[in-house]
Amino acid sequence: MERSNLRILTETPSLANHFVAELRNIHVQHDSLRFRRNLERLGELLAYEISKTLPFAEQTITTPLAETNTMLLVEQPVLATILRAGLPLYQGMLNYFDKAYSTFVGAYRVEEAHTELQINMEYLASTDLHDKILILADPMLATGRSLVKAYQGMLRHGKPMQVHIAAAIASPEGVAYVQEQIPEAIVWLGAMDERLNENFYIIPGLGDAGDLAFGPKI
Ligand SMILES: O=P(O)(O)OC[C@H]1O[C@H](OP(=O)(O)OP(=O)(O)O)[C@H](O)[C@@H]1O
Ligand SMILES: O=c1cc[nH]c(=O)[nH]1
Ligand SMILES: [Mg+2]
Repeated sequence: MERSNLRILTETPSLANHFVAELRNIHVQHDSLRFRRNLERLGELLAYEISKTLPFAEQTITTPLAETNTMLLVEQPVLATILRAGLPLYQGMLNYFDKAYSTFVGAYRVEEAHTELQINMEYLASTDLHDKILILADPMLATGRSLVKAYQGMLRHGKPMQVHIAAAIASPEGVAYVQEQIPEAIVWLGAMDERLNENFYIIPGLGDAGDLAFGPKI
């Protein structure tokens, strides 16, 4: 795993630690409204941290009393996410990058213990990605297969100039796979966990993010 393009919010004590702790806590995470809202709050913090690395330029603003100069984003990024579980994290990012265009990917893991994980990708609706700053948000970076498959599909809609991948919780194996497949990406995490289990779930992790946010899939 390469550390130079990796940023982990909970390595520094901040409110991010509280949001991740509540997401994981079995006594809190059953409150689905709070679970979604904590993913959204983490998305807001990740968006703020990413914004510090984006291009800004000085612009003049007119107040009712005078003119003043300030640094503003040169362009909004494109925000992309993977349905379902990505929605609350994405919404937090959209709260801050409030004029961003969006790309949606429908994908889910077909989980069979001890065998190679399959990702079904059945839907992709994208804005033009050519030369854009792309932020791809998905709360759980487990094996990294969903993110890489989504990104490869998105490349049909243009090659971004810059790629940021944002997740609430990741495994070291998943981050290494994403870095190998998308070496140009900067990876932003709420937390880095220990490992994957035999069902490719993150340990300690938080369980199934999509089910906790939206209910069990049948
Ligand atoms: O890194 P990976 O091993 O690919 O796993 C991560 C994926 O798993 C979850 O989605 P899931 O397949 O559970 O679909 P859901 O959002 O419908 O719950 C999660 O939101 C990621 O998209
Ligand atoms: O730990 C995991 C892995 C994939 N998807 C989840 O929601 N949790
Ligand atoms: Mg799920």
